[in-house]
Amino acid sequence: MSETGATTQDDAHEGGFRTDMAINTDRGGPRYGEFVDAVRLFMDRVRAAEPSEELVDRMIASLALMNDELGAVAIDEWNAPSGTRIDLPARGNITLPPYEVSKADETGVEATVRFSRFHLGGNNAAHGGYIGLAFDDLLGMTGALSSGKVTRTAYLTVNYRSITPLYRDLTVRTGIDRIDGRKIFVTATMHDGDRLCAEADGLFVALKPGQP
Ligand SMILES: CC(C)(COP(=O)(O)OP(=O)(O)OC[C@H]1O[C@@H](n2cnc3c(N)ncnc32)[C@H](O)[C@@H]1OP(=O)(O)O)[C@@H](O)C(=O)NCCC(=O)NCCSC(=O)Cc1ccccc1
Repeated sequence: MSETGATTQDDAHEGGFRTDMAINTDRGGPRYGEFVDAVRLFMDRVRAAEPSEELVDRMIASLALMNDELGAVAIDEWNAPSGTRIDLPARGNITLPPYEVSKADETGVEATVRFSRFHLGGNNAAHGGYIGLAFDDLLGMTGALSSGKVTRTAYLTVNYRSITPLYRDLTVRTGIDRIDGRKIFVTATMHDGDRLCAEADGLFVALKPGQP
């Protein structure tokens, strides 16, 4: 059994970045979003803390218990609530910075993203990698909505125009530049109020059936 809950045999990719993910907003129960928020707060606190040796000892013991409990209920990526709870910010996926989508159609997506201490790059500004991550995920959504297919990033260019602050609701807007067969050329901006923090352009390629 791997960390994904799949057996070693199942780990061989059977092909297809699946569109038939078993979306079910009941998985993890009604408090799953609260659980994700608590984990996010924990990651912020870890990033900010200067723990004593004794506190580190206690944390290791507490985490070992939690890791055992969660390890016992690990399942495959297609069914785990993390990433499939579309009722929650960023689909309940702690890998992503938390965002909430206010508009999503074949022309583009509008969302609010909020970075916190966990996403710190330096001097109170967000890490550029997390800004790219937010763009990649929301542009992946844009590619999928515009094509009706699963897409993968072929390239993503990010231009950092001004400091991206933590603890502010930032607006991300994505759009389609042009579509050429399987190629979907997309653009995105991230604003703090009226100020442009970052912008991106990318190519997302619609996958062929069975393509990984
Ligand atoms: C699938 C593909 C991107 C393309 O391969 P194939 O299917 O074999 O197709 P082919 O190579 O024939 O190209 C088709 C057309 O495209 C063109 N073109 C291609 N590349 C470039 C380029 N760089 N630059 C410019 N053009 C390029 C190419 O010339 C051709 O043009 P043509 O038709 O002659 O005019 C493959 O390279 C791959 O898997 N890469 C790794 C992707 C990966 O791991 N990404 C990260 C993880 S995904 C993620 O995180 C996002 C996400 C987030 C959330 C939710 C969902 C998603």
